[in-house]
Amino acid sequence: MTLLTVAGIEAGYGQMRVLRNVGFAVEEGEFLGILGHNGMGKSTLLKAISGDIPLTRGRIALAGQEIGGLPPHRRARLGLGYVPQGRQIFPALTVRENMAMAALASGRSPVIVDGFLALFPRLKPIADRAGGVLSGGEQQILALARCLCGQPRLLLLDEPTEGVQPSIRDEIVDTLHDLRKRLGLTILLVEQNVQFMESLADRILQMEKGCLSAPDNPAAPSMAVF
Ligand SMILES: Nc1ncnc2c1ncn2[C@@H]1O[C@H](COP(=O)(O)OP(=O)(O)OP(=O)(O)O)[C@@H](O)[C@H]1O
Repeated sequence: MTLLTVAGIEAGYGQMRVLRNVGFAVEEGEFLGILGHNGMGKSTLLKAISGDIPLTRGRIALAGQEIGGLPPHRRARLGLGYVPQGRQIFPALTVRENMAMAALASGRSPVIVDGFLALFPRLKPIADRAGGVLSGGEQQILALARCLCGQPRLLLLDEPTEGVQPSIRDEIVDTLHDLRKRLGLTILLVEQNVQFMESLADRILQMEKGCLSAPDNPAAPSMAVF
């Protein structure tokens, strides 16, 4: 089943159009990667899907339901989980409290937190430590764990390896593999790190100046332009 359909979208900031006629689909259970250098529009794409910025053209559907005009919290309730760049955890709250907040915000009971903590061996021993004192890599893992507490159908990840040391990067790769196996997650990840992407994604598209292509993989399905 197609979980996410993005059809001919355009979006940007004020008068500046960043995304140009972007269209693709993500199948349930798939891990789709979008690669691109700095400033090509990867974060803008995730912001448009999550609802942080409005569309000026096109459609977005989640499991067949049109979400392109909904505010971010309604999209989250329908199953969009978004881990933006910069992590945005609550620094004064503990790891456990950060996760409980995410569960509550999506209408779930905080009792689910312990089950999710068990999936993150790096976080379990520091569950009562404040988010703000964690290392950058630990904060990244917390941002991921927190998002999962909302039990999303689709996970949007923005450059989880940015500013993270190589050992933690490897750990994030292992964690994502493990989570996929256990939870059957569907993931859309944007990155500029080719190695990281190749070790995770089922399919990779490239973003250049706000447009998508699949130049390095002729076997990949052609871009649907709706
Ligand atoms: N809030 C904003 N207001 C105005 N312009 C912005 C804003 N955020 C991003 N841009 C511009 O939009 C373009 C695309 O930026 P975007 O952050 O989507 O790129 P990116 O591919 O995610 O890059 P990076 O890997 O550096 O995060 C860039 O020219 C950037 O300067």
